[in-house]
Amino acid sequence: MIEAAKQRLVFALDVDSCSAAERWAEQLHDKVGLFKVGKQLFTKCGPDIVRRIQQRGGQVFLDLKYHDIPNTVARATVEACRLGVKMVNVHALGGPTMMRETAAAVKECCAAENLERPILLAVTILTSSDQETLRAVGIDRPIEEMVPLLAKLAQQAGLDGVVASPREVPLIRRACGNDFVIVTPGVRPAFASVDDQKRITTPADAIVAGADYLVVGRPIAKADDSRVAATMILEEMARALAEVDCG
Ligand SMILES: O=C(O)c1cc(=O)[nH]c(=O)n1[C@@H]1O[C@H](COP(=O)(O)O)[C@@H](O)[C@H]1O
Repeated sequence: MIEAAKQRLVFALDVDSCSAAERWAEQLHDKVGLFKVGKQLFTKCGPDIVRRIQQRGGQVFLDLKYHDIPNTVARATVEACRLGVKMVNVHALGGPTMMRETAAAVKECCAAENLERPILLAVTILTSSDQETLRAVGIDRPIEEMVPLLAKLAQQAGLDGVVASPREVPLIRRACGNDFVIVTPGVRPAFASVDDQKRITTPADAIVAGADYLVVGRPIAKADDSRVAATMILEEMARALAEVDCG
């Protein structure tokens, strides 16, 4: 079960240099299935960092959360495919047309250029947002309604899955079924601080709820011993996977 847990664990490379990212990729290569390259690292190092991680045998989740007009997002996502990333995301709030055009462009480009199609995800409502955050931007509907609504739109547009809080996994499963990929940040083991996350659960609860992948950054990066922290998270996930298997 540890190997199955490893395949589902994504480490957030939220660092400010290529050398730091490469050190993490080295240190955690046997503990995580994917390395997430986000806005900070990508802005600092550019696409080269994706290639460097891949050269070390690491799979990459390119987390740039594209949110723009349909043509721009579709073209940017096609470039992500050409980098050979395993996962890439857009914001569901960009709307159905944006998501549909992006899914179609990805499919067409990957077929024409014989590329492996990445898992195309839509971010629903950020895990750092609560109801008050939504109200401040004029959204009055409950988060518990917004998340499955956005997930369903993403599915209808041809995307493979969503990024959401582990708290909303059961709602998404009900709306979109078991084959839809659910990636959950906002994961906090008992030993870690909450930081700026608002809608969190433990790794075990995320697995039991039915999450496919767990994204974890600071609970590993800021731990006194990061390899020990990663091992503890993997063991917790493995126990939960065994529980789900038995149930
Ligand atoms: O798309 C994401 O990965 C993402 C979506 C979301 O709703 N919340 C969220 O925290 N993330 C990312 O997941 C990572 C979580 O990091 P930690 O809070 O340090 O575990 C960060 O890199 C965020 O950018």
